Amino acid sequence: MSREVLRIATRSSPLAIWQAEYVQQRLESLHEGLSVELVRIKTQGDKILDTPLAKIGGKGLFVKELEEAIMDGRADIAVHSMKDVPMELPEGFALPVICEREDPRDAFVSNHHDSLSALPHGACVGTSSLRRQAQVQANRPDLVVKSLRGNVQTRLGKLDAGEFDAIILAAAGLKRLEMHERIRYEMPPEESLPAVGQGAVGIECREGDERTIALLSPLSDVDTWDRVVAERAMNRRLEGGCQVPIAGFALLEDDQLWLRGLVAEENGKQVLRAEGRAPRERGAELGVEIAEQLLAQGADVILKALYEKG
Ligand SMILES: NCc1[nH]cc(CCC(=O)O)c1CC(=O)O
Repeated sequence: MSREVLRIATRSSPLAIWQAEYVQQRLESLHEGLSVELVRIKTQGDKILDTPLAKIGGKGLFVKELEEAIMDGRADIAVHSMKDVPMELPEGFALPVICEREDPRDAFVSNHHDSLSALPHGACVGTSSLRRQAQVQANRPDLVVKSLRGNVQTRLGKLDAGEFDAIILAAAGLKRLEMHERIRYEMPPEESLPAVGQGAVGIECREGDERTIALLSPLSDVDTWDRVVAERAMNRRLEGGCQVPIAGFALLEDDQLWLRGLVAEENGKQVLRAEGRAPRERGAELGVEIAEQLLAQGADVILKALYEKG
C-alpha cells in the first residue's frame, strides 16, 4: 500500500517553518501511515524588506502566495499565523482549524531597559505595526517609533546592533523559537492590546476537501477558535485590513467571552476602546457589537483618514 501524503505550503521564515513542522508532527503522530511534507515558499512579503508592509499590500501578501500553491496542486494545506489571515478568504478556500493559542501578548525586548515606562526620554522603539506604535505613543508621546521589518532574527539583530533602545515583538514567536530569554516582560493587554488572532496558528485548505478536513480536525482547539472568531468578527465589521491600528483580544472566563477592542490614531493621540461579554457561542455577535461601539465613538473617521492617506 502506498503511503498517504499531505503537503503543507509554508513561508520560509524560521517561525513559519516552526509552525508548519508543528502541524506536520501532530498530523503524523495522529495518523499512522500518513506522510506530511513541507513545501517552502519565499513570498514577496519576505523578499521586500525595505518597505513598510502597509505600503506593499499588507499581510495578505504572506497568505496569497500560499493559497496559490494550494490552488495549483503543489500543496494540500497552508499553515498561517492567524494574525496575517485576511478577514475574508477568497472563493474556494476554507479555514477549518485553529490550533491551541500560544501566548497572545506583545513582548518588550531591550538590552538595557526594563520596561516601556523605564525608557529614557526620547528613546527609540522599533516596530512596524501601527497598532503597537499607536499604543506606545499613547503611553509615551516622547518616544520615537521607527520602522522595523524582517523576520524575528533580523529584528533582534537590529536591536543588538544598537539601532533601537527597545523593540516590540509577538511573545508567541519568541517562545516558539526558544528565545524566551530575550523577553524583558510580556506587556499586559492594558498596555498593549494584542492584534486580532495573535499567537494562534490556522490551517487553510481547499473548500470541500473533506479528506483533508477530516485529517486536520483533531488539531482544532475550541477555546482558541471561539476567542479568535469574536476577534475576527470585530475586525470584519470595522473593515480593518491588517495594516491599521486595530487591536482585538478575547478571553474566556467561565464559558463567557470577554472581548476588548481598540482603534487608535497611529500617533496615539486618540485611542478608542470598547469591551463586552457574551456566552461563548455568541462570539460573532459580540465582535460586531464591540466594533459598533468603536464606530460610534468615531473609529470610522480614524480609519477613513488612514485609508485616504494610503
Ligand atoms: N507580522 C508578522 C507576524 N505574524 C505573526 C507573528 C508572530 C506570531 C503570532 O502572532 O502568532 C509575527 C511577528 C510579530 O508580530 O512579531
